[in-house]
Amino acid sequence: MRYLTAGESHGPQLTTIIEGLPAGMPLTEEEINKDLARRQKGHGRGRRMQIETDAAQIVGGVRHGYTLGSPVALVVENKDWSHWTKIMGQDPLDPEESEEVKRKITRARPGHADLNGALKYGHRDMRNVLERSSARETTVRVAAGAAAKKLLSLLGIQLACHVLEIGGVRAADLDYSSLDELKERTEASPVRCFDPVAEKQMMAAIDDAKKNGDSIGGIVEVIVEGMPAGVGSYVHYDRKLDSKLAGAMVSINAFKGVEFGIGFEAARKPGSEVHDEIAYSPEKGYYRKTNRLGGFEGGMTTGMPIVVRGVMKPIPTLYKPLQSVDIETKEPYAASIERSDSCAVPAAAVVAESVIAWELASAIVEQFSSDRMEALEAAVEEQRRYAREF
Ligand SMILES: Cc1cc2nc3c(=O)[nH]c(=O)nc-3n(C[C@H](O)[C@H](O)[C@H](O)COP(=O)(O)O)c2cc1C
Ligand SMILES: C=C(O[C@@H]1CC(C(=O)O)=C[C@@H](OP(=O)(O)O)[C@H]1O)C(=O)O
Repeated sequence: MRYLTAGESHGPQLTTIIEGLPAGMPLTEEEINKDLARRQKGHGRGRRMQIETDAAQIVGGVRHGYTLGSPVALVVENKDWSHWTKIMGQDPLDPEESEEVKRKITRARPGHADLNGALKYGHRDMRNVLERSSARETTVRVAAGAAAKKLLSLLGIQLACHVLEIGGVRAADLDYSSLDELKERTEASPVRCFDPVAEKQMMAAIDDAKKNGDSIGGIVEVIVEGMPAGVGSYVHYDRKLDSKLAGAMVSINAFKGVEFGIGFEAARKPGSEVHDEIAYSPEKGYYRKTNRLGGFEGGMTTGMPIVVRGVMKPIPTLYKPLQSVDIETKEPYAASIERSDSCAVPAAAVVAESVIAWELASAIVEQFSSDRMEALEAAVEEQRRYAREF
């Protein structure tokens, strides 16, 4: 499967075209919109989220509630566009326009794509960069991820995400009996955190950062249950599924690192405390006695839950601005800020869940018969039987 996205943060809309979903898969705007709403939430979000109520419109590839096998096209309107029609207009700029509309952004913001993007594409107005490099684009990545999640759920594969850490406050070790319970508890939390004590401390850390004109980052975790064993491959670098998940995670704006299972702790422990012993039972087939490696060996799924974490740096736009340089005057300046999120880790957890869902659904569609949803369901069930009896 593949998808492309288009659209600027303050342009009229965001668009995605998804190719490769099997025909006959049920898909509605309503289920996509649930995930779009989840992505908008979270303590620490800025004023833009009060303007937007993200809703996807399916404009191709679905008829009477089922995918057709043709590309699925989704659009999400930017409500904020109504305030930006001139600045973001597509017609050539009228020289008579006001100075405000003609004003170029020439001050590069540290931590953003502004300077590198301007340099790469030759833009003297860095709005041409920031409009597209903005994490507003993650809206349609979540829409594409919702379609992928639907496919996975029909195959008995479930995902959940949660916030593990914000601003150095770490949640207690996870303790849950089912992914549904984990989801219920984290959905109810303003920071998408399982641990009520840490939740309060995280919220206080966000408030403190905001008060001080600063921002904070954190760590999100995605857990996947029900993936059949043997998806992915060890035979070539670009077919390793764990590497695709890692790439997807770091492709999220502001994400800087990835861990699976015990992650970087593996560097500090002996092999006997890192590798997972293999066992067999007729009901479960092969399983691992522990899951320290987070569901992957040799670039393939082990059939154990996938546990993958992503690290988000603090939001780069600070009300207490960092020093930078104006590309016209080459003079130093300290930025003035209109609005920004102070922490978007809870929202980014939903983005992480979506991009991981996309990679897993793509791998499944690539590996098994996938023109028809029914055939795909049968193929995945057969893989489970085969692995159990192998
Ligand atoms: C959900 C989400 C919301 C974000 N909101 C903001 C924001 O309001 N202000 C900001 O400066 N950066 C925000 N970012 C981060 C920037 O988009 C990101 O740091 C920037 O595009 C540069 O990319 P890089 O950090 O991956 O190098 C957000 C990121 C995510 C995932
Ligand atoms: C719009 C979203 O996030 C935006 C991501 C973002 C950035 O620089 O990445 C900057 C802010 O944009 P604005 O300047 O319009 O307020 C955030 O609000 C969104 O998540 O939907």
